[in-house]
Amino acid sequence: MGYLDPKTDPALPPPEDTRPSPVTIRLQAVVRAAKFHGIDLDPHDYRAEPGEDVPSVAALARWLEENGLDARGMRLQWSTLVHMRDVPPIVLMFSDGSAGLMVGADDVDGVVWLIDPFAPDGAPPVAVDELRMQQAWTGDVLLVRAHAGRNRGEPPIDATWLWNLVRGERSLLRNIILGSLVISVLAIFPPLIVMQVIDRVVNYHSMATLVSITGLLIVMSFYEIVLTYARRELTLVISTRLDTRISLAVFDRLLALPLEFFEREQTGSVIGRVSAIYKVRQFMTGRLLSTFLDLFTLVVVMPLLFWLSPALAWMTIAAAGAIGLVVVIGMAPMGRLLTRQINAEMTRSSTMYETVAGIRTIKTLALEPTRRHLWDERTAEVVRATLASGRMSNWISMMVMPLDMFINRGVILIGAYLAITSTSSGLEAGALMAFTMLGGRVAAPLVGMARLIDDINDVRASLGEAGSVLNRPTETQALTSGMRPPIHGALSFVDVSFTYPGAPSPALSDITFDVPAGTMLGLVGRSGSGKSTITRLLQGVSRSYTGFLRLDGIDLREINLTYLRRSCGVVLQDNFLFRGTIRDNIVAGRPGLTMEAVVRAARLAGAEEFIERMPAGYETWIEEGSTNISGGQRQRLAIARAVISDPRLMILDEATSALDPESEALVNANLQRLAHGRTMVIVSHRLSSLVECDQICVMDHGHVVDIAPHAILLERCEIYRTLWTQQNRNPSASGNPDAPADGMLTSIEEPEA
Ligand SMILES: Nc1ncnc2c1ncn2[C@@H]1O[C@H](COP(=O)(O)OP(=O)(O)OP(=O)(O)O)[C@@H](O)[C@H]1O
Repeated sequence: MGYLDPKTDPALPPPEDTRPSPVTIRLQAVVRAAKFHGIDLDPHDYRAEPGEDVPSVAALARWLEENGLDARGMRLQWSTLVHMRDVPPIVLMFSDGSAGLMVGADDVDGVVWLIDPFAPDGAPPVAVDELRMQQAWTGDVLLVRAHAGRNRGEPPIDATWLWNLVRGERSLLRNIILGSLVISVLAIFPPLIVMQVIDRVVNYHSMATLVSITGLLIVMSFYEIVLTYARRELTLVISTRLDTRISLAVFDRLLALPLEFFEREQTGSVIGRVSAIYKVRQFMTGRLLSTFLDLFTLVVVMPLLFWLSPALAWMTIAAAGAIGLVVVIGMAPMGRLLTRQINAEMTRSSTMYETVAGIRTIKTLALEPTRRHLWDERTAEVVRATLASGRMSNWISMMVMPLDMFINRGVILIGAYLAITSTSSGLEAGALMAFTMLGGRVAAPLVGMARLIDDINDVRASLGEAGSVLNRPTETQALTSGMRPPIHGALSFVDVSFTYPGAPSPALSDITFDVPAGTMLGLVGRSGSGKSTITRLLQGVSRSYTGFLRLDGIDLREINLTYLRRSCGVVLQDNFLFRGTIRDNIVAGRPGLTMEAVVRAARLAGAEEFIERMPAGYETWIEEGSTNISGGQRQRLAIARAVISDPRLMILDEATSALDPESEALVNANLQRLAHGRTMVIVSHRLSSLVECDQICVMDHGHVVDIAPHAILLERCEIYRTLWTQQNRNPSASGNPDAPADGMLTSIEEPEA
């Protein structure tokens, strides 16, 4: 095996423009390293950090971690690298922004073995010596490992998870703690100085002492101001960082939940429960951190209080202990009331979401009074629950207040009494003053701690709520692992049965049929016969079926879910268009698509003509709920969105059912063009849309009754013939059962010019 020539050898950075961009190579090297551990990544899924041109080692490590791998970026010397013999592939960062994949090292010969990230599997590695490596390598590496000893399930979002997040900010926290410690120490001096002023300056009229004390005070105040500023700044940084991490993790987890979950749960309740995590975030970056920092004051001030007057210090501690006791006793009932309050708020917010989402139906059916009544009831419950928990919290505060007052005011009176009556107490006016000033500093953190315990209940309840959504099984494993075979579109169902969770009877029973690649399959049957369920299985929405469902001979469950869904164009009866331009909606955020591709997709979907008639063309803004375009136009845009990535498999589930006959005819007219070179699965109630299909599968009660082309079914399938006759019963028809009814145009008509 020859040594590398950096000009021609592919394992070194790209010498020519014909190679992919350095960033693409770097991502591909990471993808290869992940693949070695059985994790399939798609470079398109990598999200660049803001302002990042070249993926950094840290960002890549985070991406790998998110996908269930252990990854660590570090800087190494050549001498270390060359000794790393039996290690999994290591990603080496090159100075041009690309990367290499090291698969071995030989310290005797002084070389490392690299492979080209784009080389086919089994391609031989090439040896690179130190001199050549130093020309390209930055010294940064990314070490990738499979998680040791645990499966790749995500950690649950709970207190430990949050704690680990905080621990990730160790160095910042250390600085904050150090700053707080110094501030706490500085804070004890003013009371001591006041003590000196009273005892020495005032009593002995010493001007010189006053001047030096003033100087000292000014210097210390300056340091305190600077340190407080720094601490606030660091706290701000840590808060925003944690905030960002929580937000990203929560959203990722939400997106990884299976579709089935969202179908079962109310949107409002899901959003309400997930939003509870933000209460936790607020707590962590607000009250928790500040109380934690106040603790330092406590640690520093307490010994000083004992030095000034042990008797008064014990009294202060006793009062503080009593505060703690009150709060602990109140914890359990308070927790129950808070859970009730959160539940009431969630139920109310789901009413709000449901009302806004269903406002058309509500207005059309004049259901406003019913909804208003429901809202009133839910609001009343929120009010009751909030009042109950607020009162309880108020009670606790009430019980705490006298103790707090005792610390702040009572102690000075007792101190004065001690100073007058007992000479052994040694308490002078200055010391008493200092004690009172410092005592106030003790009370604040103690009450803060008591409130903290109070908050912890709230936070625990919120965390539980968020966890009840976010800790459900996700599809992450299916989304990130699995095969990515080239797809041709041959489908095969063998004895596929499927029952929805909790349903009494199966939605599909022993389904067996084949769909050759590039052909059109129509699915017909009565409502509830299982047509949509078949399309759901094809998209990997439900994976708990029995039997075999194969795509090009590969079990569907073996295929990477993201890849499967990207390779599959789906158009439903009601498609959601996002707020944005027509072009944005057709591209739908997929990278690398050009305007030509958008126009081609629009043409294929029969949408080009109406888009061009619009004043702003492809830049026409689509409002929320796509209210400014017609249903037919929306469907054609949805089709364009589905075909833009040129999928080999397309699913149209009642895509034309809600359309008027003219729009339906337009869409159907393009079906043949659309179907060219792809497998189409078309669910339709209107049989006239399916006459051109290569096969039509007739379903009933989850069974396949028959599967054949239109003409044969018409002859031999009773259900099909009945459906056809029902739909084509028309006095003007000439008795020809093949003739479609008025308004039911066949799929071969061309669109209007
Ligand atoms: N998410 C679900 N949970 C439980 N049962 C479901 C779910 N979706 C569908 N079903 C049930 O599964 C069966 C098949 O439903 P499916 O939606 O596949 O029928 P379909 O033929 O597409 O009906 P339609 O033509 O009305 O859309 C029905 O009995 C239905 O009640």
